[in-house]
Amino acid sequence: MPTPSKLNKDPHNHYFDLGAARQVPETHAWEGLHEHPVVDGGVGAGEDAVPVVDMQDPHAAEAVARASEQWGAFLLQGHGVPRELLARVEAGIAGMFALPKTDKMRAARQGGDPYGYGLPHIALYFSKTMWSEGYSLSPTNLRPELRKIWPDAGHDYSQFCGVMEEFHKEMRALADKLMELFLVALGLTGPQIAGVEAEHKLTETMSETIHLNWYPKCPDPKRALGMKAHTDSGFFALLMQSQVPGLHLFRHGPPADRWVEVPAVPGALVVNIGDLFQILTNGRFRSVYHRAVVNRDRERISLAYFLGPAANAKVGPLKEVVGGGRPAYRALTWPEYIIVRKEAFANGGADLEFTKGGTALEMVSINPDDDDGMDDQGDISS
Ligand SMILES: C=C1C[C@]23C[C@H]1CC[C@H]2[C@@]12CCC[C@@](C)(C(=O)O1)[C@H]2[C@@H]3C(=O)O
Ligand SMILES: O=C(O)CCC(=O)C(=O)O
Ligand SMILES: [Fe+2]
Repeated sequence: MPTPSKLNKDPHNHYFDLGAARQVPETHAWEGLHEHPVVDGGVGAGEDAVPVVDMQDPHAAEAVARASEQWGAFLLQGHGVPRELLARVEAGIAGMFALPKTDKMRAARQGGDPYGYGLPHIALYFSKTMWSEGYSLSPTNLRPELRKIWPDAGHDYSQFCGVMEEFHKEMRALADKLMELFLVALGLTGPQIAGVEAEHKLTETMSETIHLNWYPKCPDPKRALGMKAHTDSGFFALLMQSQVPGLHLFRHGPPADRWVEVPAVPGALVVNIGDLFQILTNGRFRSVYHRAVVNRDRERISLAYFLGPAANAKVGPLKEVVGGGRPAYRALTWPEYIIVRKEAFANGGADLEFTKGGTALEMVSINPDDDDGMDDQGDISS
């Protein structure tokens, strides 16, 4: 049996048991966490109330449009995923993360692997370590992946795989409906939506990733950070969170730049727009800069279901959205965008609060005075 340190080559993946920690070590103490005030985003918070969209509401598309333009995120209700299933998923995730570190380390993500257990991918860009553990999974490869953690494929394995498969089926169907709702929200007509679907096979070819997050209790939550602020890179993410708030959405002033705490609404999912969706919608729908904080008394679990384009699809502004205007971004694939974002992080210096999520998008935006970009249209753009 190799020692845990040999099982993971990622230098950030310290073999450090967060669950048992009595204090926050320097390696996990972040600077600048309190630069902006944190405000409540619950119903009744006025301007700061996180928008709520009820999918059953006949005016849902308008609500999606407003939220996507102004926030890049919203709480989703009436989505049809049973609350009881969400509870089973959460319990299963909690059980998985509660396994001994040595079990989890068998599934450790190595270097550039997209899938596996460990810290989130962006951890590599920062010198401080987040107060969380993550696990990225391909929903189409669940069983072989989870066998790494449960090699004997016993009861816990079958149960967890079963509940995740049931959940995945629901999420896949919901994601297709949500994509359609987004296209309606963009103002596309029925025939235009059918055209976009026929031409780009958007829903059919979308790639899916499930990312599990576990934020253990933290003895000094003001110094630690669960998930460093970022924008998701894909089209959009559907987020399930435990009944413990922790997700913060960044909002620019006036009155002041601030973090809005998303309330934990039973049964609701959070929808976050990602950078490639901002590109696809020619900047009309904005990606949301967000982070997750930790707390002293309660652990927190979240699951992000990411939807994005197929890896080989070039994503540029939809011509139906650009209309007679100009495309604001050049077309590129998801993997290409990840490389741009890596450069953006490198340019900004690892620990600076520099991006507010914008820099990588700026790097792929087309300067109106530069005619080059006009030729730069690709598969999902023209
Ligand atoms: C499909 C995705 C989306 C990824 C990369 C890959 C698998 C894991 C996702 C996350 C999850 C945690 C935040 C993030 C920023 C990270 O570091 O890993 C996400 C990233 C992205 O949205 O870019
Ligand atoms: O835990 C959360 O609420 C946020 C997680 C997140 O941003 C992510 O997984 O991309
Ligand atoms: Fe995220």
